[in-house]
Amino acid sequence: MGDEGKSSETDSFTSAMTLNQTGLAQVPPRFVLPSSERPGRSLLLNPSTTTTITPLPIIDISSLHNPSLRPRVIEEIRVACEDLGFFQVINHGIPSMYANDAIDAATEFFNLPSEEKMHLASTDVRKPVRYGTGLNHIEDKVHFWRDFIKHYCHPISTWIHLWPSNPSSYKEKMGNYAKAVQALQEQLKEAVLQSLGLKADYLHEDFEKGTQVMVVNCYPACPEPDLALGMPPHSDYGSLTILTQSQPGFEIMDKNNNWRPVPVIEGAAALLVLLGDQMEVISNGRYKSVVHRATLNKDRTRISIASLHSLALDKKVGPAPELIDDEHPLAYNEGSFESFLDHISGNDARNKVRYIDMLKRPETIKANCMK
Ligand SMILES: O=C(O)CCC(=O)C(=O)O
Ligand SMILES: [Fe+2]
Repeated sequence: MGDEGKSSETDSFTSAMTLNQTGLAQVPPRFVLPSSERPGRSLLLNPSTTTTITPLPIIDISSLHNPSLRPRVIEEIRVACEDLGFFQVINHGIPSMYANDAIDAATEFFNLPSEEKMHLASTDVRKPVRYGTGLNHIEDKVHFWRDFIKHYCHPISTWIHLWPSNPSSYKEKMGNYAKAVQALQEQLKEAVLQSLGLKADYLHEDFEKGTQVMVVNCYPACPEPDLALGMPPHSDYGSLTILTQSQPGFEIMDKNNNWRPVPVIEGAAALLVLLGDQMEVISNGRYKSVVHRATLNKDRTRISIASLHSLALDKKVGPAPELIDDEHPLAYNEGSFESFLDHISGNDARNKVRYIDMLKRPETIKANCMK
Protein backbone atom coordinates (compact mmCIF):
# COMPACT_ATOMS: atom_id res chain seq x y z
CA MET A 1 0.00 0.00 0.00
CA GLY A 2 2.88 2.37 0.61
CA ASP A 3 0.74 4.18 3.13
CA GLU A 4 3.11 4.88 6.00
CA GLY A 5 4.00 8.35 4.88
CA LYS A 6 0.34 9.14 4.39
CA SER A 7 -1.08 8.36 7.78
CA SER A 8 -1.00 11.85 9.20
CA GLU A 9 -2.56 13.20 6.02
CA THR A 10 -5.33 10.57 5.95
CA ASP A 11 -5.97 10.86 9.68
CA SER A 12 -6.84 14.48 9.18
CA PHE A 13 -9.82 13.69 6.91
CA THR A 14 -13.00 14.45 8.65
CA SER A 15 -15.61 14.02 5.98
CA ALA A 16 -16.38 11.81 3.06
CA MET A 17 -16.57 14.72 0.70
CA THR A 18 -13.25 16.06 1.87
CA LEU A 19 -11.70 12.72 1.08
CA ASN A 20 -13.43 12.63 -2.26
CA GLN A 21 -12.10 16.00 -3.26
CA THR A 22 -8.49 15.23 -2.41
CA GLY A 23 -8.31 12.63 -5.19
CA LEU A 24 -6.45 10.06 -3.11
CA ALA A 25 -4.77 7.42 -5.26
CA GLN A 26 -4.88 4.70 -2.61
CA VAL A 27 -7.19 3.55 0.11
CA PRO A 28 -5.89 4.55 3.53
CA PRO A 29 -4.85 1.42 5.42
CA ARG A 30 -7.57 1.51 8.04
CA PHE A 31 -10.22 0.87 5.36
CA VAL A 32 -8.41 -2.06 3.76
CA LEU A 33 -10.21 -5.31 4.59
CA PRO A 34 -8.59 -8.72 5.06
CA SER A 35 -8.62 -10.46 1.67
CA SER A 36 -11.40 -12.90 2.69
CA GLU A 37 -13.75 -9.99 3.40
CA ARG A 38 -13.10 -7.97 0.27
CA PRO A 39 -15.94 -7.48 -2.20
CA GLY A 40 -14.54 -8.91 -5.45
CA ARG A 41 -16.69 -12.02 -5.49
CA SER A 42 -20.06 -10.97 -6.81
CA LEU A 43 -21.75 -13.60 -8.95
CA LEU A 44 -22.06 -11.46 -12.05
CA LEU A 45 -18.45 -10.40 -11.77
CA ASN A 46 -17.11 -13.91 -11.36
CA PRO A 47 -16.61 -15.51 -14.79
CA SER A 48 -15.72 -18.89 -13.26
CA THR A 49 -19.22 -19.42 -11.90
CA THR A 50 -21.25 -22.29 -13.32
CA THR A 51 -24.48 -21.32 -11.58
CA THR A 52 -27.38 -20.26 -13.77
CA ILE A 53 -28.23 -16.74 -12.77
CA THR A 54 -31.93 -16.15 -12.39
CA PRO A 55 -32.89 -12.48 -12.60
CA LEU A 56 -33.74 -10.78 -9.33
CA PRO A 57 -37.51 -10.38 -8.88
CA ILE A 58 -39.15 -7.13 -9.95
CA ILE A 59 -42.78 -7.01 -8.88
CA ASP A 60 -45.37 -4.68 -10.35
CA ILE A 61 -47.56 -3.93 -7.34
CA SER A 62 -50.14 -1.72 -9.06
CA SER A 63 -52.62 -4.63 -8.89
CA LEU A 64 -52.42 -4.96 -5.10
CA HIS A 65 -55.48 -2.68 -4.99
CA ASN A 66 -57.43 -4.87 -7.37
CA PRO A 67 -59.20 -7.66 -5.40
CA SER A 68 -59.22 -10.09 -8.29
CA LEU A 69 -55.54 -9.55 -9.19
CA ARG A 70 -54.17 -9.13 -5.66
CA PRO A 71 -53.68 -12.91 -5.05
CA ARG A 72 -51.36 -13.10 -8.04
CA VAL A 73 -49.16 -10.29 -6.70
CA ILE A 74 -49.15 -11.87 -3.24
CA GLU A 75 -47.99 -15.12 -4.78
CA GLU A 76 -45.11 -13.32 -6.54
CA ILE A 77 -44.18 -11.78 -3.21
CA ARG A 78 -44.28 -15.20 -1.50
CA VAL A 79 -41.93 -16.72 -4.07
CA ALA A 80 -39.47 -13.81 -3.77
CA CYS A 81 -39.56 -13.88 0.04
CA GLU A 82 -39.00 -17.63 0.17
CA ASP A 83 -36.22 -17.54 -2.35
CA LEU A 84 -34.27 -14.41 -1.42
CA GLY A 85 -36.02 -12.36 1.27
CA PHE A 86 -35.73 -9.57 -1.28
CA PHE A 87 -37.56 -8.05 -4.25
CA GLN A 88 -37.90 -4.79 -6.12
CA VAL A 89 -41.21 -3.05 -6.61
CA ILE A 90 -42.35 -0.95 -9.55
CA ASN A 91 -45.58 0.98 -10.09
CA HIS A 92 -45.71 1.51 -6.35
CA GLY A 93 -47.35 4.93 -6.59
CA ILE A 94 -44.50 7.03 -5.14
CA PRO A 95 -43.56 9.72 -7.69
CA SER A 96 -39.89 9.36 -8.66
CA MET A 97 -39.45 13.02 -7.76
CA TYR A 98 -39.78 12.14 -4.06
CA ALA A 99 -36.81 9.76 -4.03
CA ASN A 100 -34.78 12.08 -6.29
CA ASP A 101 -35.45 15.09 -4.06
CA ALA A 102 -34.50 13.11 -0.95
CA ILE A 103 -31.24 12.02 -2.61
CA ASP A 104 -30.54 15.65 -3.62
CA ALA A 105 -31.13 16.85 -0.05
CA ALA A 106 -28.83 14.12 1.25
CA THR A 107 -26.13 15.06 -1.26
CA GLU A 108 -26.30 18.69 -0.15
CA PHE A 109 -26.11 17.63 3.48
CA PHE A 110 -23.05 15.44 2.98
CA ASN A 111 -21.38 18.22 0.98
CA LEU A 112 -21.44 20.52 4.00
CA PRO A 113 -18.21 21.24 5.86
CA SER A 114 -17.60 18.52 8.38
CA GLU A 115 -17.69 20.92 11.38
CA GLU A 116 -21.33 21.53 10.63
CA LYS A 117 -22.22 17.86 10.40
CA MET A 118 -20.24 17.02 13.50
CA HIS A 119 -22.84 18.82 15.64
CA LEU A 120 -25.00 15.75 15.07
CA ALA A 121 -22.22 13.21 15.57
CA SER A 122 -22.77 10.36 18.01
CA THR A 123 -22.02 6.67 18.44
CA ASP A 124 -25.05 6.10 20.65
CA VAL A 125 -27.33 3.79 18.64
CA ARG A 126 -30.39 4.96 20.58
CA LYS A 127 -29.98 8.63 19.65
CA PRO A 128 -32.95 9.86 17.56
CA VAL A 129 -30.56 11.63 15.17
CA ARG A 130 -27.06 10.35 14.73
CA TYR A 131 -24.36 11.37 12.28
CA GLY A 132 -21.36 9.15 11.82
CA THR A 133 -18.52 8.68 9.46
CA GLY A 134 -16.20 5.82 8.75
CA LEU A 135 -13.66 8.34 7.62
CA ASN A 136 -12.75 9.73 10.99
CA HIS A 137 -12.54 8.15 14.37
CA ILE A 138 -16.15 8.14 15.46
CA GLU A 139 -16.39 4.47 14.63
CA ASP A 140 -13.15 3.25 16.08
CA LYS A 141 -11.44 -0.05 15.28
CA VAL A 142 -13.03 -0.94 11.92
CA HIS A 143 -13.68 1.75 9.34
CA PHE A 144 -16.08 1.48 6.47
CA TRP A 145 -16.08 3.85 3.55
CA ARG A 146 -19.16 5.87 4.29
CA ASP A 147 -20.73 8.85 5.95
CA PHE A 148 -24.24 8.41 7.24
CA ILE A 149 -27.01 10.07 9.12
CA LYS A 150 -29.74 8.09 10.85
CA HIS A 151 -32.92 9.67 12.05
CA TYR A 152 -36.16 8.56 13.61
CA CYS A 153 -39.34 9.28 11.67
CA HIS A 154 -42.32 7.59 13.17
CA PRO A 155 -44.40 9.63 13.70
CA ILE A 156 -42.61 12.27 11.68
CA SER A 157 -44.20 15.15 13.59
CA THR A 158 -42.42 14.04 16.77
CA TRP A 159 -38.94 13.89 15.34
CA ILE A 160 -38.62 16.14 12.33
CA HIS A 161 -37.49 19.21 14.29
CA LEU A 162 -34.34 17.27 15.20
CA TRP A 163 -33.36 16.56 11.58
CA PRO A 164 -30.71 18.68 9.87
CA SER A 165 -31.84 22.24 9.13
CA ASN A 166 -29.08 22.68 6.58
CA PRO A 167 -29.76 22.40 3.67
CA SER A 168 -32.98 24.26 4.37
CA SER A 169 -34.99 21.91 2.14
CA TYR A 170 -33.76 18.76 3.95
CA LYS A 171 -36.70 18.35 6.32
CA GLU A 172 -39.30 18.86 3.62
CA LYS A 173 -37.68 16.69 0.97
CA MET A 174 -36.65 13.87 3.27
CA GLY A 175 -39.97 14.17 5.11
CA ASN A 176 -42.07 13.82 1.94
CA TYR A 177 -40.15 10.75 0.91
CA ALA A 178 -40.28 9.25 4.42
CA LYS A 179 -44.06 9.70 4.64
CA ALA A 180 -44.64 8.16 1.22
CA VAL A 181 -42.39 5.21 2.02
CA GLN A 182 -44.14 4.64 5.35
CA ALA A 183 -47.48 4.36 3.51
CA LEU A 184 -45.97 1.98 0.96
CA GLN A 185 -44.43 -0.10 3.72
CA GLU A 186 -47.85 -0.51 5.31
CA GLN A 187 -49.19 -2.05 2.08
CA LEU A 188 -46.14 -4.25 1.56
CA LYS A 189 -46.15 -5.48 5.13
CA GLU A 190 -49.80 -6.51 4.79
CA ALA A 191 -49.02 -8.30 1.54
CA VAL A 192 -46.03 -10.13 3.06
CA LEU A 193 -48.12 -11.20 6.08
CA GLN A 194 -50.86 -12.46 3.76
CA SER A 195 -48.30 -14.30 1.69
CA LEU A 196 -47.50 -16.26 4.87
CA GLY A 197 -51.17 -17.13 5.29
CA LEU A 198 -51.58 -14.62 8.15
CA LYS A 199 -54.22 -11.91 8.34
CA ALA A 200 -53.17 -8.60 6.78
CA ASP A 201 -53.71 -6.94 10.17
CA TYR A 202 -51.61 -9.43 12.14
CA LEU A 203 -49.99 -7.57 15.11
CA HIS A 204 -51.58 -4.41 13.76
CA GLU A 205 -51.43 -2.48 17.02
CA ASP A 206 -47.81 -3.45 17.61
CA PHE A 207 -46.84 -2.35 14.14
CA GLU A 208 -48.66 0.95 14.76
CA LYS A 209 -46.41 1.50 17.78
CA GLY A 210 -43.37 0.52 15.75
CA THR A 211 -40.59 2.72 14.41
CA GLN A 212 -39.38 4.03 11.10
CA VAL A 213 -35.73 5.00 10.94
CA MET A 214 -34.18 6.58 7.86
CA VAL A 215 -30.56 5.64 7.30
CA VAL A 216 -29.08 8.03 4.77
CA ASN A 217 -25.74 6.76 3.50
CA CYS A 218 -23.06 8.48 1.44
CA TYR A 219 -20.27 6.41 -0.09
CA PRO A 220 -17.65 8.63 -1.70
CA ALA A 221 -15.88 7.44 -4.82
CA CYS A 222 -13.13 5.08 -3.75
CA PRO A 223 -9.77 4.85 -5.53
CA GLU A 224 -9.49 1.09 -4.90
CA PRO A 225 -13.05 -0.24 -4.59
CA ASP A 226 -11.90 -3.86 -4.50
CA LEU A 227 -10.09 -3.40 -1.21
CA ALA A 228 -12.81 -1.85 0.93
CA LEU A 229 -16.56 -1.94 1.56
CA GLY A 230 -19.07 0.81 2.21
CA MET A 231 -21.13 -1.35 4.50
CA PRO A 232 -20.25 -4.83 5.68
CA PRO A 233 -22.60 -7.83 5.28
CA HIS A 234 -25.54 -7.70 7.68
CA SER A 235 -29.28 -8.16 7.86
CA ASP A 236 -31.58 -5.41 9.07
CA TYR A 237 -33.21 -6.04 12.44
CA GLY A 238 -36.70 -4.77 11.60
CA SER A 239 -39.61 -6.20 9.67
CA LEU A 240 -39.13 -4.53 6.27
CA THR A 241 -36.60 -2.12 4.81
CA ILE A 242 -37.32 -0.03 1.71
CA LEU A 243 -34.22 1.24 -0.04
CA THR A 244 -33.40 3.60 -2.88
CA GLN A 245 -29.92 4.01 -4.36
CA SER A 246 -28.50 6.72 -6.62
CA GLN A 247 -25.84 4.45 -8.14
CA PRO A 248 -25.18 0.71 -8.20
CA GLY A 249 -23.45 -0.77 -5.18
CA PHE A 250 -26.13 -2.62 -3.23
CA GLU A 251 -25.68 -6.41 -3.16
CA ILE A 252 -27.63 -9.26 -1.62
CA MET A 253 -26.53 -12.77 -0.74
CA ASP A 254 -28.58 -15.54 -2.34
CA LYS A 255 -29.27 -19.07 -1.08
CA ASN A 256 -26.07 -20.35 -2.67
CA ASN A 257 -24.04 -17.74 -0.79
CA ASN A 258 -23.37 -15.79 -3.97
CA TRP A 259 -23.32 -12.01 -3.86
CA ARG A 260 -25.86 -10.59 -6.31
CA PRO A 261 -25.49 -6.93 -7.33
CA VAL A 262 -28.79 -5.08 -7.63
CA PRO A 263 -28.55 -2.74 -10.61
CA VAL A 264 -30.30 0.60 -10.84
CA ILE A 265 -33.15 0.17 -13.32
CA GLU A 266 -33.15 3.29 -15.49
CA GLY A 267 -36.47 5.08 -15.60
CA ALA A 268 -38.35 2.50 -13.51
CA ALA A 269 -38.10 4.26 -10.14
CA ALA A 270 -37.88 0.80 -8.60
CA LEU A 271 -37.65 0.57 -4.83
CA LEU A 272 -35.81 -2.27 -3.12
CA VAL A 273 -37.65 -4.27 -0.43
CA LEU A 274 -35.67 -6.26 2.14
CA LEU A 275 -37.04 -8.66 4.72
CA GLY A 276 -35.58 -8.02 8.16
CA ASP A 277 -34.97 -10.28 11.15
CA GLN A 278 -38.35 -9.58 12.76
CA MET A 279 -40.16 -10.87 9.67
CA GLU A 280 -37.99 -13.99 9.69
CA VAL A 281 -39.01 -14.63 13.30
CA ILE A 282 -42.72 -13.94 12.72
CA SER A 283 -42.62 -16.36 9.77
CA ASN A 284 -41.03 -19.02 12.02
CA GLY A 285 -38.21 -19.34 9.51
CA ARG A 286 -40.29 -19.83 6.35
CA TYR A 287 -38.73 -16.55 5.18
CA LYS A 288 -35.17 -15.48 5.93
CA SER A 289 -33.94 -11.94 6.39
CA VAL A 290 -31.68 -10.97 3.51
CA VAL A 291 -27.96 -10.49 4.11
CA HIS A 292 -26.74 -7.50 2.15
CA ARG A 293 -23.79 -5.14 1.81
CA ALA A 294 -22.74 -1.95 0.02
CA THR A 295 -19.81 -1.98 -2.40
CA LEU A 296 -18.00 1.11 -3.66
CA ASN A 297 -17.65 2.84 -7.00
CA LYS A 298 -14.34 4.09 -8.31
CA ASP A 299 -15.54 7.33 -9.85
CA ARG A 300 -18.91 8.15 -8.38
CA THR A 301 -20.23 9.05 -4.99
CA ARG A 302 -23.22 6.89 -4.13
CA ILE A 303 -26.15 7.81 -1.92
CA SER A 304 -28.58 5.25 -0.54
CA ILE A 305 -31.56 5.83 1.70
CA ALA A 306 -32.76 2.86 3.72
CA SER A 307 -36.08 3.24 5.49
CA LEU A 308 -36.08 0.67 8.30
CA HIS A 309 -39.49 -0.34 9.62
CA SER A 310 -39.73 -2.33 12.79
CA LEU A 311 -41.84 -3.22 15.76
CA ALA A 312 -41.14 -1.17 18.88
CA LEU A 313 -37.66 -1.62 20.35
CA ASP A 314 -39.06 -3.20 23.52
CA LYS A 315 -41.55 -5.47 21.76
CA LYS A 316 -40.73 -9.13 22.26
CA VAL A 317 -41.08 -10.64 18.81
CA GLY A 318 -41.83 -14.32 18.38
CA PRO A 319 -43.12 -16.68 15.67
CA ALA A 320 -46.81 -16.38 14.74
CA PRO A 321 -48.62 -19.25 16.53
CA GLU A 322 -50.42 -20.06 13.26
CA LEU A 323 -47.06 -20.89 11.69
CA ILE A 324 -45.93 -23.39 14.32
CA ASP A 325 -46.87 -27.02 13.67
CA ASP A 326 -45.32 -30.50 13.57
CA GLU A 327 -43.66 -29.79 10.29
CA HIS A 328 -42.47 -26.38 11.46
CA PRO A 329 -41.60 -26.58 15.16
CA LEU A 330 -40.92 -23.40 17.10
CA ALA A 331 -37.62 -22.16 15.65
CA TYR A 332 -37.04 -18.87 17.52
CA ASN A 333 -37.29 -17.61 21.06
CA GLU A 334 -39.05 -14.35 21.74
CA GLY A 335 -36.77 -11.39 22.20
CA SER A 336 -36.87 -7.63 21.82
CA PHE A 337 -34.33 -5.64 19.85
CA GLU A 338 -33.72 -3.64 23.00
CA SER A 339 -32.51 -6.74 24.86
CA PHE A 340 -30.19 -7.45 21.93
CA LEU A 341 -28.75 -3.92 22.14
CA ASP A 342 -28.08 -4.49 25.82
CA HIS A 343 -25.99 -7.53 24.91
CA ILE A 344 -23.86 -6.09 22.16
CA SER A 345 -21.33 -3.38 22.55
CA GLY A 346 -20.36 -0.54 20.28
CA ASN A 347 -21.63 0.30 16.86
CA ASP A 348 -23.85 -2.04 14.82
CA ALA A 349 -21.75 -1.52 11.69
CA ARG A 350 -18.74 -3.31 13.11
CA ASN A 351 -20.63 -5.89 15.14
CA LYS A 352 -20.83 -9.21 13.42
CA VAL A 353 -23.45 -10.58 15.83
CA ARG A 354 -26.95 -10.52 14.36
CA TYR A 355 -30.20 -10.01 16.26
CA ILE A 356 -31.61 -13.06 14.50
CA ASP A 357 -28.78 -15.20 15.87
CA MET A 358 -29.77 -14.27 19.41
CA LEU A 359 -33.30 -15.55 18.75
CA LYS A 360 -32.63 -18.86 16.97
CA ARG A 361 -33.35 -21.88 19.15
CA PRO A 362 -30.28 -24.12 19.44
CA GLU A 363 -32.17 -27.36 18.77
CA THR A 364 -33.51 -25.88 15.52
CA ILE A 365 -30.06 -24.85 14.39
CA LYS A 366 -28.86 -28.40 15.04
CA ALA A 367 -31.83 -29.92 13.20
CA ASN A 368 -31.28 -27.65 10.20
CA CYS A 369 -27.59 -28.57 10.05
CA MET A 370 -28.44 -32.27 9.98
CA LYS A 371 -30.81 -31.93 7.01
O1 LIG B 1 -26.17 1.49 1.06
C1 LIG B 1 -26.74 0.44 0.87
O2 LIG B 1 -27.08 0.05 -0.23
C2 LIG B 1 -27.05 -0.44 2.05
C3 LIG B 1 -27.57 0.30 3.23
C4 LIG B 1 -27.97 -0.59 4.34
O3 LIG B 1 -27.91 -1.78 4.24
C5 LIG B 1 -28.46 -0.03 5.60
O4 LIG B 1 -28.44 1.20 5.76
O5 LIG B 1 -28.89 -0.83 6.47
FE1 LIG C 1 -29.03 -2.78 5.82
